[in-house]
Amino acid sequence: MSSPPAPGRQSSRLARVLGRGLDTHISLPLFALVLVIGIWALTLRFVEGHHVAAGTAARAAARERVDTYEAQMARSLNGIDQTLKVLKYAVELEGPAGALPALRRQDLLPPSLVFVVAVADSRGRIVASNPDAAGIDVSDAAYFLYHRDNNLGLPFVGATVADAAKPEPHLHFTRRINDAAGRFAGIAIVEADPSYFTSAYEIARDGERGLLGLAGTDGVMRVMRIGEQVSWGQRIGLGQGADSTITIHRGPDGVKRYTSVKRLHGFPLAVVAGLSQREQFAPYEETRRTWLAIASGATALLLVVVSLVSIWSWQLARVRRRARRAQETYAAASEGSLDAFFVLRTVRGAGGQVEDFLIEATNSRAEAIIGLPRAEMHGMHLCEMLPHYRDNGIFEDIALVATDGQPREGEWQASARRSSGRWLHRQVVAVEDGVVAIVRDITERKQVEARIFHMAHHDELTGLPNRNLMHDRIEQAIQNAARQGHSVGLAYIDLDGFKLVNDGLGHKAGDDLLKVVSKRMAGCLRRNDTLARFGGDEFVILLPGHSGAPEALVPLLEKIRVAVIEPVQVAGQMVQVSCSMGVVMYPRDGGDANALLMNADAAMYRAKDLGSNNFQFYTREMNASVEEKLVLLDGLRNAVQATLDGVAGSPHGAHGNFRLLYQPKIDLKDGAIFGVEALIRWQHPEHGMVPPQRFIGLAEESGLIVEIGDWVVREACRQAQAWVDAGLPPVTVSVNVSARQFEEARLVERVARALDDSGLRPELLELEVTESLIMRDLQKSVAKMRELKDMGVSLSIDDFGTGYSSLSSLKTFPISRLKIDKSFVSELADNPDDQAIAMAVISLGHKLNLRVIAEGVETEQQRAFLRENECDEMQGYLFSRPVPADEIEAMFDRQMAGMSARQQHGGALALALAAPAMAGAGLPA
Ligand SMILES: Nc1nc2c(ncn2[C@@H]2O[C@@H]3COP(=O)(O)O[C@H]4[C@@H](O)[C@H](n5cnc6c(=O)[nH]c(N)nc65)O[C@@H]4COP(=O)(O)O[C@H]3[C@H]2O)c(=O)[nH]1
Repeated sequence: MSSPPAPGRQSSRLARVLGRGLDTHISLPLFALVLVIGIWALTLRFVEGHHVAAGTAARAAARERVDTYEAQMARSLNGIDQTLKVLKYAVELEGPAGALPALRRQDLLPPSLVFVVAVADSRGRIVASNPDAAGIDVSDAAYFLYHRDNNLGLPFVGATVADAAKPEPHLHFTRRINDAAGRFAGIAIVEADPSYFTSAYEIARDGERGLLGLAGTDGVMRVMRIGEQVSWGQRIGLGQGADSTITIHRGPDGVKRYTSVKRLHGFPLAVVAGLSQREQFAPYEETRRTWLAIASGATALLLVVVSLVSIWSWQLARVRRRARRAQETYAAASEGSLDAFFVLRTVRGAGGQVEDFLIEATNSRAEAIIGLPRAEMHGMHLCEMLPHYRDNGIFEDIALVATDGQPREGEWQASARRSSGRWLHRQVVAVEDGVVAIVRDITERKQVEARIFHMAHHDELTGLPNRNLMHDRIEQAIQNAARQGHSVGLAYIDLDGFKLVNDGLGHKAGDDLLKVVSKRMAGCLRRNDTLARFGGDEFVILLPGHSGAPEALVPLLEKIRVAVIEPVQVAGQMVQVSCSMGVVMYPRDGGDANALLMNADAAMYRAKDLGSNNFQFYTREMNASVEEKLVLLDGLRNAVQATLDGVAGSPHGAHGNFRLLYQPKIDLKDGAIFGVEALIRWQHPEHGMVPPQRFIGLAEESGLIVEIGDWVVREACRQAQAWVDAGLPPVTVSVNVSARQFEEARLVERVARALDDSGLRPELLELEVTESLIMRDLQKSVAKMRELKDMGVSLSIDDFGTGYSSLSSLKTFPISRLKIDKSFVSELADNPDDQAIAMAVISLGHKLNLRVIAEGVETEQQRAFLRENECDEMQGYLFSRPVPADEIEAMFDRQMAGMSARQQHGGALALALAAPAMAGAGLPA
């Protein structure tokens, strides 16, 4: 069931119907109809007026005509009656025969051409006549009988007749003649041509169809003329009284006339005058036609104009209706939109310039953004609602759209009303008489962008600017400095010892350390300075707006150095790092960010070279080391390629190549060689022998270490098997495995293949890994070590004591040997700390059933200390430097020879080995 429409809807429908009624295409035809009715009412009224006037005029003319005719007839009939009376008198005086001659003599006779004058005697015989017609008997004529029987003294008018005696129509006027005794004596006759009585007919006055006539009181026409036609004998009604009224009367010819009949005095006659109604109304008809034509023309013109205007208006209304419907649909759709809409009408000044905008329509989203109800906004001026738009360029921008019609868009941060602080996007398009602005709240997008921008330009861990942002800031600082003639200071900072903390205590500890240190460094800076983290433990400080003297930076750099070196507690331990800083000044040390950073990096390396925990200002010479690094990397790549291509055998390849030296490892108890450590050397074509410290780090950085390490393992296995094949006693060959090489997924597979290919027993291969390497990812490292161990390969921990591996974790390592780092061995004789560390490592190793080897043993004192403290093995220049493979064979030969001598002489092996140790000292290391 449909519910009755709501009152609001009803009234709006009524308003719409009324509004539609006001549409031109409806109101105009209605107005035109009223106008047409008016025109026709006036015209018909006017015509009717004319009609009445024409009738009145016709009546007047008819009356005037009958009056005139009556007067004429009265005169003519009086003349005839006068003749009758004279004739009667003459008869009475002269007798019937003498009367006419007497009158002729007296010239009292009327002209004989018009009138016949005659006298009849009492028996009805014509006794005298003029012209002569005597002897005719009229005794049976009506006029004779009338006079014989009546003696009233009145004239008699007979009927018009035409007979055999006289075929022309003629009319008799008669009077009675009495004798002296008063008896009937005869009659006096005047015979006339009836047409004589209508000779007064004038076409000009009576028209083509006018009527003049003479009727007897008996109602019979004596004569009647219509136009040129003369007739008689018709019967007409004469009405009552002397003066008959004007009547519209259809004549015998069927023509309607204004007819008037007037009785004549003294004669039994009446005059009849009639004017043709048609002829009388001819001018009126003309006028009527003219006015009707004018009215019809005006109506037609009006209809045409109104039709055209109505069609045009209807089409316009249809277009408007469609537009309004579209607008309503659009408005309805826009209600659900996330965008705010403002329909603005341009308000122009006298000169046509845009002065403001009138808000004509908005949607509910606009209410939310502006914070004003729609009803309040509508009709407001834009700059009245948001006055600051005149100052922030938005009004100008919108005005431009209204002026040139080009759409524009822009983003801005709102500063007024409800949306204050929010980011808005506007798109403004020109429409007729104004613009439409579509506004969207883009705050969230901006926030995401800002977050992305921040992430792209900041370091996640410390929140400091990253390399990208720093790069921009440096360029900006350079531009400002160039403008103002200032200098810019830039320091490249690398933490010393960070790697140990990170590798030893884990990433979390490393991260915590970085956060603390970065905060401390930031605390030393001014507001305009920038501290950025370039990744790992590298930081850069930008110090803009300096006087130019590098010394001015010294206090700040010193402050940073001191701040960094303060101990930090991470992962429950106190750790300490220092920093090495390389400092450059713009414009002295470089003209752009790249040059400055590169040179600062070089200066930082110099600071590292000089023992870390210091800062160095850049000098030109430092760059040499950077360039050298690049040249070295290039050479390294070529060397790896050459090695992989199989030219390794050639001692002097185009790019140089790698080879292995072997440093013997000695059992401290009996002084026997039980193994060797393989140490790589690179023979560079220009730089000669390059020590591993100079290129292993580079190989690590570039990833080349994986290929190089693989080659070392394979070469070491091959050599060890060669020694076995040569009949040497079993000798373990140790190979250094770097972090990246260890983490490489295929390490175990590669090692297995090297063993397979060489045929070496796995237990004759030992892999040396560092403590920090294992600690990078303890679980994975241990798993991989177990795989190797299961394969039969031995593992040892290199540089033990420099890291932070705990006793508990150490227990889980599947290792067989600990190596005391040479840094603890070098001052073993004098430094009680180093002695304590060495002793602790030896005891720890033994507790875990591991063998302990000391490296870098150069002196007898060191060896003595180690032996005293039950270190198991040693390696160092004291016995031998790293030597080529064939030297090792020689050593074994000597050792074999020494053993047989000892068997013979019981001498100490150590003494036997003293000589080769001295010989090895001269070899390249
Ligand atoms: N001052 C002094 N030094 C002594 C003494 N005895 C031995 N050395 C040196 O100490 C280093 C011992 O090797 P490392 O600690 O593993 O330290 C090695 C090792 O970490 C790395 N390295 C060498 N060869 C390889 C390799 O094939 N692969 C990997 N990953 N690293 C290697 O380069 C480092 C340096 O190697 P080298 O220059 O050969 O230096 C060798 C050796 O020549 C001594 O009595 N006094």
